[in-house]
Amino acid sequence: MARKLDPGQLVIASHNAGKVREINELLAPFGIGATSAASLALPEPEETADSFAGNALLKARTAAEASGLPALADDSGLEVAALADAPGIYSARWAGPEKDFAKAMAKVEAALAEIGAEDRRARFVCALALAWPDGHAEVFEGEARGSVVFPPRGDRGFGYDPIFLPDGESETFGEMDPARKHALSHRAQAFAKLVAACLE
Ligand SMILES: O=P(O)(O)OP(=O)(O)OP(=O)(O)OC[C@H]1O[C@@H](n2cnc3c(O)ncnc32)[C@H](O)[C@@H]1O
Ligand SMILES: [Mg+2]
Repeated sequence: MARKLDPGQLVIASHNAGKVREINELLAPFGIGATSAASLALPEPEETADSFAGNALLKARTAAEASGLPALADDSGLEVAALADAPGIYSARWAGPEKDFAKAMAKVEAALAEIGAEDRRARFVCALALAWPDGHAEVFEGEARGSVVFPPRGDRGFGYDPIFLPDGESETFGEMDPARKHALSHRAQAFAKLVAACLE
């Protein structure tokens, strides 16, 4: 049995504005007041785990300890099949300290060209970790399957959205309406599991 989350204060343990916006949109129907890690000036821990779930737990636990409030963290990334699932857990690091995603997307295209790969299959993965100040934690994972397309298309999302075309869709995550992304995304799939376990 998962622990239920009281609709009191929750910290969103992410320093990524695009993610914080999406998580707030997903939380909105549940009447949960969320504060961002940035606004509480919470530390940005080093992501030293070797899995999405491990890094999500690390971020959620750090924020719950520092704030004394339940904390929700998201660790996510893009896995490209022909690149042996890179950039994967290193998706943020591929964009460098300046967080240049145009560069990171060009790097994906160059890496595929270098090995002459025609296989464009890819998936986005998201692990959401909910941690309480007493150390209890729950983790939920979701994925969105699709392919990578070049050149990048659309400026509505964040990160790698402009090169990700979900299976069965004609628009990339960067082009589509945010509500459509929420119907399909790795983050929304993980969030649905969290809702079923901890909010309903
Ligand atoms: O760790 P926090 O502070 O949450 O922020 P971050 O940007 O470092 O986040 P991650 O460590 O989880 O790295 C995931 C990377 O994958 C990218 N990514 C994750 N979800 C995405 C999505 O829905 N659309 C586009 N890119 C995404 C995102 O831009 C990040 O750079
Ligand atoms: Mg990070």
